[in-house]
Amino acid sequence: MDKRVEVLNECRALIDEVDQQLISCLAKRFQLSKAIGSIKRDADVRVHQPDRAKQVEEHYVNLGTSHGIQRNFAVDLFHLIHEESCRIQRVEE
Ligand SMILES: C=C(O[C@@H]1C=C(C(=O)O)C=C[C@H]1O)C(=O)O
Repeated sequence: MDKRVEVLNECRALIDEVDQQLISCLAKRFQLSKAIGSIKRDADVRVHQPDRAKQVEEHYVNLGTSHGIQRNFAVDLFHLIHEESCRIQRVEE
């Protein structure tokens, strides 16, 4: 096999592994959102906490830029995750 094709396939296998880790980390984060949602429901606290959300967004930006990830991407990623985190917190069981 062409060496480049071999390397391409190795890189793809590594991407598949990293994606598996990403999804597993996201699932863990959403489990925590669920737990927080139930605490907030009991304590009658609002799901969306703008100050905390801003703080976490900044954390994403700082972590992202320290790893060479664009600020806009880090912000968009956090917004997507935050939206799902809030949706999960609103689901009653
Ligand atoms: C998880 C929380 O609820 C919301 C979701 C957040 C998040 O997913 O990072 C942060 C702040 C809140 O808007 C929280 O209050 O900590």
